[in-house]
Amino acid sequence: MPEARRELRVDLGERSYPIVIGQGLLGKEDLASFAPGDRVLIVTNASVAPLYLERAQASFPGKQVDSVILPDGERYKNWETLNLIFDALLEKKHTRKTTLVALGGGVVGDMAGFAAATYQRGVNFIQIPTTLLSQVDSSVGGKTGINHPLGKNMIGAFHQPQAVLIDTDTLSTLPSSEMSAGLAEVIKYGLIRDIEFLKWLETNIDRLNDRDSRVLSEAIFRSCACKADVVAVDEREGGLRAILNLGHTFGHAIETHTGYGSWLHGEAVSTGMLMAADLSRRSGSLADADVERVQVLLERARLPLVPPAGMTPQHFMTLMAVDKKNVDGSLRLVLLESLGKAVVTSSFRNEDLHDTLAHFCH
Ligand SMILES: NC(=O)c1ccc[n+]([C@@H]2O[C@H](COP(=O)([O-])OP(=O)(O)OC[C@H]3O[C@@H](n4cnc5c(N)ncnc54)[C@H](O)[C@@H]3O)[C@@H](O)[C@H]2O)c1
Ligand SMILES: O=C(O)C(=O)C[C@@H](O)[C@H](O)[C@H](O)COP(=O)(O)O
Ligand SMILES: [Zn+2]
Repeated sequence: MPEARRELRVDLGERSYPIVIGQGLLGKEDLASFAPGDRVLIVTNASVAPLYLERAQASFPGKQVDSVILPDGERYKNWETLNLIFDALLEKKHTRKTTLVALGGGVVGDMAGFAAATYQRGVNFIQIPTTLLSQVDSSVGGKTGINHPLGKNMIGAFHQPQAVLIDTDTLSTLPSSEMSAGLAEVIKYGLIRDIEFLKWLETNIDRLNDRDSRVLSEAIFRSCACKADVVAVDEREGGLRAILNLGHTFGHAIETHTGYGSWLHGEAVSTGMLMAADLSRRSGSLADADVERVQVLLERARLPLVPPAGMTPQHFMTLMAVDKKNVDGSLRLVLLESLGKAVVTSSFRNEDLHDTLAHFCH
């Protein structure tokens, strides 16, 4: 029995947009109503296209639908690949009235969104996320961009989509490691803002690993609701939004150090969240038992807990020095005041940070 569609809105004051969550959305005619204009360019990649491009094309009847297929992988989240989108837009003479459609995971979404932010100084776009991670996080909130060899997501723009359309059926083809990577961001929401959700995850993690569709759809809904709330308060990360970066200062350092793609984003965030929990304990806000709870949940979600072999405290310090949250040369980290409550702070002792790094680097 298919689940009913559920809808949330991201409320940005002057405007808002829907997040629609349901089974079998792709291929349904009414997706066209979310795409302004009579032309669409679907941006996808070489792995997703054979699975879902045809159904996505059929979702926009009455519109002229073009597509561009990017190479697959985090290592292609760069200028050269972005240019393939601009090439397609220009070769097919797309105008400011075109809607870009991101069909794929966070890599496709971040790049299609950045192309939409900049093509002819900005066109509309829609997110159709097909990984768990992109359904619970990257498709919502308007952060778009690409990586630089010296730092993750260093070039980008805030550009909100017209709509986020989540077809939970697409998760049936997702590899297990990518499911776990998505669960890292799901667990993040419980840790930063919602202790009840954290407890629910502790109860339901095995069902999530087994891809129970009812439980998965509830996790997606609650994650999107949490992200939509935070983005509504602080669209451009002037304050509160930075809590969504829990684990990311350490995690981005891991992704940059390992050369983008050998560690999945969610895997790096998992390790980073445990490191942040450890530093929170050293800073006096978490108990040993809290850190143990974080570790057990991440472990049960089949996520890594330590950085790659050979990565040293010095590697972390060098890469974390370019983090976008830093102010006036001081490192700012997202720490936990308690389970379910995050804070963005520079007020931690350097010795504690060094002890955390020394404890985790092996
Ligand atoms: N903008 C944001 O707010 C935000 C938030 C979180 C993460 N991100 C970014 O998102 C990226 C990670 O996204 P991701 O985890 O989705 O990775 P991804 O986009 O690389 O997708 C993971 C893999 O799954 C494949 N795939 C996608 N959908 C599939 C499906 N339904 N079935 C089978 N295979 C499928 C992809 O081709 C890829 O190989 C990172 O670049 C990260 O920085 C951005
Ligand atoms: O939406 C946000 O804000 C986030 O921080 C969500 C993160 O999960 C995501 O990985 C984001 O891309 C990180 O942004 P960055 O500004 O630290 O590059
Ligand atoms: Zn993330």
